[in-house]
Amino acid sequence: MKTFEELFAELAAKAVTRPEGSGTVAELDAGVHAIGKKLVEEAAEAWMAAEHESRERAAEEISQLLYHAQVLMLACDLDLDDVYAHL
Ligand SMILES: N=c1c2ncn([C@@H]3O[C@H](COP(=O)(O)OP(=O)(O)OP(=O)(O)O)[C@@H](O)[C@H]3O)c2ncn1[C@@H]1O[C@H](COP(=O)(O)O)[C@@H](O)[C@H]1O
Repeated sequence: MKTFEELFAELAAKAVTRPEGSGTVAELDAGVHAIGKKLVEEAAEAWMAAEHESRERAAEEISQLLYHAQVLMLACDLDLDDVYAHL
């Protein structure tokens, strides 16, 4: 288990070190348009899980939504404070 902040630190490091086999690096290379499509897809899956499936499935899909939101932040050169400033 990891926190939102710990995941972001991990992804930010991977964006720099670019380890082989990283899905994050592959997504970043695919670009903002592809990441945005994935984010919307995960949002829809989170909605469907919340409305039609279990709490556990909703939690799983929401975790994937948060992951893709973080990848989009990295693709836009945003860090957590840039986002937290609007909360
Ligand atoms: N938390 C996540 C995470 N959540 C979701 N995903 C990816 O998002 C996609 C969501 O799965 P779906 O079942 O919705 O999608 P799918 O259609 O089956 O998958 P695709 O065919 O689209 O890839 C999968 O491709 C996952 O790899 C994640 N990929 C990575 N992480 C974490 O990010 C960190 C870095 O990962 P790597 O960059 O891959 O090393 C690690 O700690 C991982 O646990």
